[in-house]
Amino acid sequence: MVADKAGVKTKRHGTGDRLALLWLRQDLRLADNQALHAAMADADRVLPVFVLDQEAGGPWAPGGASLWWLHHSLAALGEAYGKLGTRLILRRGDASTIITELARETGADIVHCGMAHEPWLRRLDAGVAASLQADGRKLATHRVATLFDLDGIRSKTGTRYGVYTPFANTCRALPDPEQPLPAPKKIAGPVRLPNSDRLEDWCLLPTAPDWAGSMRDTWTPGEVGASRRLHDFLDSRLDGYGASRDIPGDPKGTSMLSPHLHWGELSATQVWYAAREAAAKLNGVRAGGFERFQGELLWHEFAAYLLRHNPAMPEDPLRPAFARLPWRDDAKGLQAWQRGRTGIPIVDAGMRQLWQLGWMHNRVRMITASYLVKHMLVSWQQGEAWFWDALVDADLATNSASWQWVAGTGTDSQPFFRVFNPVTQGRKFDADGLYVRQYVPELKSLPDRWLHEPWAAPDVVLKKAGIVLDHDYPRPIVGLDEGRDRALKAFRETVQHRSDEPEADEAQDAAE
Ligand SMILES: Cc1cc2nc3c(=O)[nH]c(=O)nc-3n(C[C@H](O)[C@H](O)[C@H](O)COP(=O)(O)OP(=O)(O)OC[C@H]3O[C@@H](n4cnc5c(N)ncnc54)[C@H](O)[C@@H]3O)c2cc1C
Repeated sequence: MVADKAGVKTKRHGTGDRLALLWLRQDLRLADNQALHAAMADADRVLPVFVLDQEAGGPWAPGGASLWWLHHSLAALGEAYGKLGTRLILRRGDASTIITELARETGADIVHCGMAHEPWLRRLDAGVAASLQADGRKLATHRVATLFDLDGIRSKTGTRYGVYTPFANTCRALPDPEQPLPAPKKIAGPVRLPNSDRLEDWCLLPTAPDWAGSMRDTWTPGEVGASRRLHDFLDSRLDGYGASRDIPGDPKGTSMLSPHLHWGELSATQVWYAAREAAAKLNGVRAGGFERFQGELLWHEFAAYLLRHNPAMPEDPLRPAFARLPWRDDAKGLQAWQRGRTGIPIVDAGMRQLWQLGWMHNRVRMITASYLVKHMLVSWQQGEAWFWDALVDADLATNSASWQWVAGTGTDSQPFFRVFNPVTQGRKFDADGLYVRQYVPELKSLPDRWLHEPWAAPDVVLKKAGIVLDHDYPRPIVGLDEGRDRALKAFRETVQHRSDEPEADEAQDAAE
């Protein structure tokens, strides 16, 4: 054994034949990968493997945008592993069978992997652990995605948190997360390489049509792209983050790290420490951005915590009373929302940004989600499913927790009677109209005064801007007052007792 700079004990590699399998899932990185380091400490040789199992996840198998990301991320990771001396093996099919058979074929007596929060992955892990054990082998899981050990976080009275602020306060009082581990410099692979699929044969990229053009221009999936984006953000934008994070038209507003974090191309711990270091360099003068940014990382942590302890969260409301909500069946309206044709400019801009980039600004995610579940009274599960397919950062924990938060059906929700007014939201957070004009160019000549409610603009203004309503741009598919009143009535009738109302949390008041 030798100890590296971070004090991590690893074996000298390539000197013997003991092999460990490293089963990669959402930890597509070399640096700060506890599972990789454990595999290297355990064995002389390491064989990394990624299994594409599109059955085990059921409705939560990766959607179209996620598969696009996955293709590029695996390509980058395969190259990185190749340079270090081993090879990333790709297999497609039933993960449980493939991992068990691969361990048998290579003689690996241990399989290391990252700990998952997704209920389907946890079930899969339990099955793999059992079949490996029946074969005299072992599955070892390691915390690779969260800052803290989520199972250990409880209130003073021993209960689990359902509200963000006390959860975040408890996290902040914990000892710092462990220091990130460095990337290994060399990894010895197996003496005989098992077969691998070719990534191209998985056909994960869209072809007919190829809708990924803007995604290619926006993102660089993989560990190198992730690190570049992190440092670009920290070097030039952390200081202003507190003020600009709510402005969707500000191209420097937020970090855009979410897909990199979801796929584990960066660990939350790496981001946490890098942000702290950058804030220290700012001499504490503008540390407000850091506190706010850290708070967002804790929202991410909180979502994983909620899913871990509420495995039905992606399907069922956390507050059972809300299962009775009389959602509308509105296929035409849902399609208008998905395509960015609702007639509400900030909503349409968000939905078109989502389609083009596979990503949407957080403020606009809240506005578009609220419009769907409140004004349109279409179930949050339908919105969640669309986001799942369209987001490159689609994350089961954060997506479902956020949809329930917006809908008011979670334990930590904004109260149902707060309905975002998309016109007011647009005027407040896109006051200069940069965002709407970028994604809804047919409205670009409308003056700011009318940009967020073109239906109310005088005829002469519309004419001057070259807009004929319902021809160039639709009128709202739901009147804002009508939709709001209908939603409040439906929610009130469902929640008849005050005890059914979600707990209020000051952090969300600030979020409005
Ligand atoms: C309806 C809805 C659905 C969402 N679905 C997802 C999803 O599937 N995947 C996803 O990663 N985020 C989701 N979010 C949360 C949030 O919108 C994104 O994390 C954020 O917009 C990502 O942009 P960023 O990386 O620039 O964030 P930054 O503002 O730079 O924040 C840094 C990191 O903190 C985390 N974070 C930021 N905001 C939140 C938040 N509100 N909740 C939890 N974590 C947060 C993310 O990991 C993010 O990368 C959703 C929000 C809503 C309202």
